[in-house]
Amino acid sequence: MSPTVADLSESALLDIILPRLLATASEESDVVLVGPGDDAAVLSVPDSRLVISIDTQVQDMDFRLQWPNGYRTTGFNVGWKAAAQNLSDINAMGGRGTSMVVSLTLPGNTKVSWVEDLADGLAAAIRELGANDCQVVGGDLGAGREIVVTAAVTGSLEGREPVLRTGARPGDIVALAGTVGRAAAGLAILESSRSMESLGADAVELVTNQLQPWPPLGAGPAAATAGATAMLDISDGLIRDAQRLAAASGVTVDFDPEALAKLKNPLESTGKLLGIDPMNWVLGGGEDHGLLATFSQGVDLPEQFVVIGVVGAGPAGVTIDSQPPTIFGWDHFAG
Ligand SMILES: Nc1ncnc2c1ncn2[C@@H]1O[C@H](COP(=O)(O)OP(=O)(O)O)[C@@H](O)[C@H]1O
Ligand SMILES: Cc1ncc(C[n+]2csc(CCOP(=O)(O)OP(=O)(O)O)c2C)c(N)n1
Ligand SMILES: [Mg+2]
Repeated sequence: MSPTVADLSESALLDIILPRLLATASEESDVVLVGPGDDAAVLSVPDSRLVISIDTQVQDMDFRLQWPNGYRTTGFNVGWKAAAQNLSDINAMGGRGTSMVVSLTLPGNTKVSWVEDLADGLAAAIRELGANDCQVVGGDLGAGREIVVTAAVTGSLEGREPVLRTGARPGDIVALAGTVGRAAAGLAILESSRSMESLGADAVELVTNQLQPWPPLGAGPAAATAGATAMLDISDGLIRDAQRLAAASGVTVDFDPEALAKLKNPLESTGKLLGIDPMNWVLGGGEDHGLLATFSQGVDLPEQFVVIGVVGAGPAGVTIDSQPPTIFGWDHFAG
């Protein structure tokens, strides 16, 4: 039998995880003054302002160890997603990640190899998503009845102003960086009876988008530099998150149906496979962690963004071709 975390002491488990997380460490960092190993980390903040955010994944709420289609979530998947969803919130402010702390709650029967994988996934996401200045500087370990992974991240604005949800103005264009609907399509596959082996390459990629989302890091700072008036990342679905931006700015966000249809096209075949209209995923699916941003008309749009709508004077809310939407998105408590 492969060892479980109950076979190890806390410090023995730490000795296994820490070197893997420290794969994110860089000798030249001017941010991390004291890294893992003491009671707390110490960071320098060259910009004088710190961006900070936190996100949690809970077993059976945010991932399943085994899905209805038979797929077993790896530690790598969960570690990757923890880093990605946290770095996305920094991206959405126009910042770049600088440090991360990670808290792991693990049942005693969790395999040590699964936790090693988790540490590897976390470090891989930080590196591969391009958060080159971000290091894991600490965390916490504890036992519990189910797996809970919480990461908190700090970021730097590198001298730029943060891009808030409040600044959209009538006449602005509405633009998207990254994808929408892909993680939700992947979730629908995982929750179906279609085994991974039965899927084509396109559908497998959608499952990967759910398990290991790819937020367009870099697009946030680029949007800030280009003068984005408002921005947020899409974690709970295009409509729901656009409603947040619209409410914060006191404007109407009106989506262009032709642009939405283009976003739906790559999801058509999986929609057919599962008997689901893929527009549900485009409008209501969260977890791709793309960016929704508004810009003044005539601005030089950063290359990662495509225009998908316009900002109107109000009332505050979201419309599609001036009509109210019928699909809303994810809410932890309302379902
Ligand atoms: N338990 C909490 N205590 C204080 N603030 C919270 C709590 N949960 C969420 N918030 C704040 O509410 C806002 C919306 O949260 P959330 O929907 O999780 O943001 P996001 O979708 O960007 O991750 C954020 O500014 C977040 O910091
Ligand atoms: C088992 C399972 N059920 C449902 C979902 C779908 N889901 C879980 S959380 C979420 C929304 C985004 O997560 P959240 O923690 O609210 O991110 P935040 O908005 O705080 O960035 C979605 C669509 C999932 N990933 N796994
Ligand atoms: Mg966010």
